[in-house]
Amino acid sequence: MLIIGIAGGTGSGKTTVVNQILNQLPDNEVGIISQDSYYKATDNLSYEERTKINFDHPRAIDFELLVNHLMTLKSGDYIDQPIYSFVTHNRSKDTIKTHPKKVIIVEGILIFNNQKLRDLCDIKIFVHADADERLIRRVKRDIQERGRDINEVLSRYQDTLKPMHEQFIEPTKNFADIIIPNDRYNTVAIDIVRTVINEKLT
Ligand SMILES: Nc1ncnc2c1ncn2[C@@H]1O[C@H](COP(=O)(O)OP(=O)(O)O)[C@@H](O)[C@H]1O
Ligand SMILES: Nc1ccn([C@@H]2O[C@H](COP(=O)(O)O)[C@@H](O)[C@H]2O)c(=O)n1
Repeated sequence: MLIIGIAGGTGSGKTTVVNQILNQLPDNEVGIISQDSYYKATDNLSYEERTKINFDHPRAIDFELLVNHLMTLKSGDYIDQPIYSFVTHNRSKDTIKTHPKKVIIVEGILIFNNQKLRDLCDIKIFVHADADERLIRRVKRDIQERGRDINEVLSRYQDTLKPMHEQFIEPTKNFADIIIPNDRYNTVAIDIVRTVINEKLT
């Protein structure tokens, strides 16, 4: 099994890049694991308390489970992948049965921050977009798709997102094998990554 890690700041375009890579690849041979699914369960907290969690700090992620799940898939077994809700800020009770594939893409802001996870990745890709571009995309996406208002997005950006990005995410660019500049749609970079994957699949 080939494991491809795709990291980058929020709004850099990781999900978009993953979808572009998937396009034209046989879907029964490629699976996706999102770091977002592995936010720690916080059933012990009230909704109000959960809104105050720093979601951009590595301690918010259950890396142990994520690494275990990747190792399980690598060994040929299925996993019960958690499902996360950005509305309740918590894991749901349900899971998705996920089977091993020839290629697994794991994507998330902090995946290169964890050494075990880095070591599991055969190819490490970092998607870059400038901070102002990412903020604009984040504002639009969080209001349109994640039910947030402008004050929530901007205060989260100032209080946690920006400092955590500088401390824990941007430095992991140094671990990347490939950096995709994504201030604009980058079809050349996507074609290169797709070619690499296709070579591994054949
Ligand atoms: N190259 C790009 N140019 C313009 N908008 C983009 C680009 N890449 C992504 N977007 C948009 O930015 C938003 C965030 O992208 P997304 O892929 O969800 O980022 P991430 O997964 O890194 O948070 C989405 O609305 C997406 O359509
Ligand atoms: N309940 C939550 C959990 C996470 N976030 C934010 O999501 C961002 C990571 O997701 P991307 O798709 O943007 O990579 C991260 O920056 C968290 O702040 C949230 O808003 N609510």
